[in-house]
Amino acid sequence: MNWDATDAGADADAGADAGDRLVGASADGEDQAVEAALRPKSLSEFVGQERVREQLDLVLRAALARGATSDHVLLSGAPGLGKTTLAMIVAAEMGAPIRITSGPAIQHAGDLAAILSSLQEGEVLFLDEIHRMSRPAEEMLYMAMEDFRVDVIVGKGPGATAIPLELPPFTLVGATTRAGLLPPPLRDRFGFTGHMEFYASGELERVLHRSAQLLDVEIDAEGAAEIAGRSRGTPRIANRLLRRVRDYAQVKGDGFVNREVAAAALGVYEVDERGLDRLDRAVLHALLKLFSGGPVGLSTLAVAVGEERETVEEVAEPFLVREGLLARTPRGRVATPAAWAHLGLTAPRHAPGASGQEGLFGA
Ligand SMILES: Nc1ncnc2c1ncn2[C@@H]1O[C@H](COP(=O)(O)OP(=O)(O)OP(=O)(O)O)[C@@H](O)[C@H]1O
Repeated sequence: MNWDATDAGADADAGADAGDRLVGASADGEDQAVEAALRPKSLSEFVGQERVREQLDLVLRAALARGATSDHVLLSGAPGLGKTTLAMIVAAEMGAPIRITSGPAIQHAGDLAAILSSLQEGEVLFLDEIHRMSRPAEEMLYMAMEDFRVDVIVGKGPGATAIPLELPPFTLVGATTRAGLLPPPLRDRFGFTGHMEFYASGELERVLHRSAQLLDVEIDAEGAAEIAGRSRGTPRIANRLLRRVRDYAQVKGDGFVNREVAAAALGVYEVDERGLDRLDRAVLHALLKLFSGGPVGLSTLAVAVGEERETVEEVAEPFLVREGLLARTPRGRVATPAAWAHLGLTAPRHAPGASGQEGLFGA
């Protein structure tokens, strides 16, 4: 039985997110097209993440005052929380161009050397999913970050020679959903590390009002609150839900989004008041109704909902754990008291979720 404490914060990390999920945190094609238009362009426009914003502001302003390039910046946090947006803001605030690439795109050290050697002085290099870079490229990056220099290897075998290549000073902004996977020598070379948290509902409401204005959608405070509550703490999901609600408002109403319209629209898409979708609820339902709240093994639970084990573990569970609806215990998956309440069911007296049985949620 697999019950390791996977980082519940890294909700559906790369690859595991079922692409067609309205509440999936990874970007789909439509998101990518719209997101460029919705991205805040300056630190002052960027909503929430107060601590990261304030610290980054100091780092950038100090660099500007010294007339130097900024220290390298590492941003960690779940998908859709604004890491790419912040990287673009770093470049904008420094008045510098930005080059965007990602760890999986750099498989050979030569790929990285080509990018680094073509950077302009002061340019920001954004390296998304930096934890997925190949080892040789990673090692080349150490020297580039520290000394603005790389050794380009020419030839093969015993005759190979290293030709040192000077680089212009640049700022690396690395992004990762898994800071823990970064080797310490790489982590240590960043002058500033910002950890992005999930957003509070009030912050998502501000994101929604801002996006609604840019998308020309009329929305009131309660409409925004209704969408925010279902957005799983993630601006990307909030913006996506807003677009679906807008469609509904246009087709079924006069385009105006209030609480009723938002709730009805998201009801059609089976996203409930807490942001659970059909799959999340199916998992909870099986756990409660078929297994009296558990403990039950992951594979059994997956069979019960007709999904792959990985889908349940990586797509549905992280959010259920984060929401305190499901616990991974040494004996298997267990529903919490909140799970029974959320589905409007009463826990049998000896179920782990029944009152007085909370002590079962150990480990
Ligand atoms: N703080 C914020 N204020 C306003 N909008 C935001 C904020 N953070 C993110 N967004 C919006 O959410 C969307 C997703 O953000 P972004 O692409 O920066 O996330 P990410 O963390 O880089 O995701 P990934 O890890 O998948 O690359 C963008 O459209 C952006 O406009």
